[in-house]
Amino acid sequence: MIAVDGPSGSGKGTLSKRLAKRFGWQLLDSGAIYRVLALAAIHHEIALDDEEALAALAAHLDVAFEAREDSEVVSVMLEGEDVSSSIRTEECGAAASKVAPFPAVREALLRRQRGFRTSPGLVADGRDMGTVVFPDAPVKVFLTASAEERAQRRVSQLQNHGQSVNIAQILADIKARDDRDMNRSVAPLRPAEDALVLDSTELSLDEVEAKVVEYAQSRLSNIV
Ligand SMILES: Nc1ncnc2c1ncn2[C@@H]1O[C@H](COP(=O)(O)OP(=O)(O)O)[C@@H](O)[C@H]1O
Ligand SMILES: Nc1ccn([C@H]2C[C@H](O)[C@@H](COP(=O)(O)OP(=O)(O)O)O2)c(=O)n1
Repeated sequence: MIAVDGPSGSGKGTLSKRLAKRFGWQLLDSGAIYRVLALAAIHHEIALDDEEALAALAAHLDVAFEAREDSEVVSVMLEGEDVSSSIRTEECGAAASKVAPFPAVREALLRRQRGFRTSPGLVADGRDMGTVVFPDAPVKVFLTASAEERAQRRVSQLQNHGQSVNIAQILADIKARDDRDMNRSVAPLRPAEDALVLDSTELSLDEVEAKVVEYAQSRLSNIV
């Protein structure tokens, strides 16, 4: 099991996908669950600060990750509808980070996330994988990068998807999200004490992957 945590745009999603593919392991994109919850709240007109209603929604959330036959991409389904694209907007990311601080919401999603742990292994990415959800994970990575570099990566990513972007706005959004995710009282974003902390500001994706694979190999006997 490998836990990968870090702020928005640090590269944890891309790294985790690569690791899961490389080792043939299951993947948990925990951020997608928080994003789906935020989207469901908006659909059902639940206020993003209504902890009780959000927790009830989280407990019964009809979310599924479905493999597509024709590609490696996984579809994220909410109540039977494919929401893979609509959960990826910056607005939905911000909404996810607003519903995420409530203890009752996090508690309601805990068991669901732990259920992804299966043989031969799991790569889990998020904010609290190594600290709260899988504290016994034998390999923990905390991936980070400067806010400016992360904003630049987001801009390129959005432009590649044909969206027009405002770099100053993206940087402000990233900083606001960092602030919310790091300063909440429950499961704040921070490295686990036993995590490998990796700053990817000056590293390519291949370099990040190579460092993490080397580290994982030194800690686990069942991977090559
Ligand atoms: N080390 C890196 N160097 C350059 N670009 C990167 C690096 N890591 C990730 N990226 C790119 O940055 C964008 C955001 O990465 P992503 O994996 O979605 O981050 P996160 O899941 O942490 O929000 C993607 O387009 C990804 O290809
Ligand atoms: N384990 C997690 C994962 C995500 N969250 C919250 C906080 C994040 O800002 C949002 C969105 O997370 P996500 O990983 O999808 O966002 P990025 O891809 O890093 O931009 O959800 C969380 O609180 N705990």
